[in-house]
Amino acid sequence: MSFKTADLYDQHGDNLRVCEPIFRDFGGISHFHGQIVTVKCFEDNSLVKSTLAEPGAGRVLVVDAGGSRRCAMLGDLIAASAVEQGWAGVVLFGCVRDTVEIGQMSLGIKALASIPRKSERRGEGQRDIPVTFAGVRFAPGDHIYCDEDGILVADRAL
Ligand SMILES: O=C([O-])CC(=O)C(=O)O
Repeated sequence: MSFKTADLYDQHGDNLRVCEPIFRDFGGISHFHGQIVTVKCFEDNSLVKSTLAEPGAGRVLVVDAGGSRRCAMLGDLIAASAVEQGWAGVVLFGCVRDTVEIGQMSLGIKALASIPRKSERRGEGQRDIPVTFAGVRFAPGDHIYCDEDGILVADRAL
């Protein structure tokens, strides 16, 4: 599907949620979309790793990491697993690392910032629940549209 978020907004604005512009592109792809899978976790990336090790089928993982800037929830190994499993992208309310490597991968990654420190892995977090950040609610099964201009969320595929 070829789209521009600005054009989608003009056509479907009333039916879209528009994320606050707090994200940067870190992946090798900045234009991606798909059905949403959600994870909520704080400074513990266990569920990010295990979810991105499952078949992605073109979906986008939305991670509410509480906006923490203390550690990275995703790096090159987890991102490589996401590519291998066919995920379209990751939208992360938190940080990444290994930015040179993930910038060359065929994966969309929007996140707040990069930091070298890795996260804990204690097996904590929740999956497949609605999450809210950047002024927007993301529910499992919603559809997300990302490009260089920003991020839109819709209840259904556009
Ligand atoms: O393993 C981690 O926790 C994050 C990371 O560096 C990677 O995905 O390569």
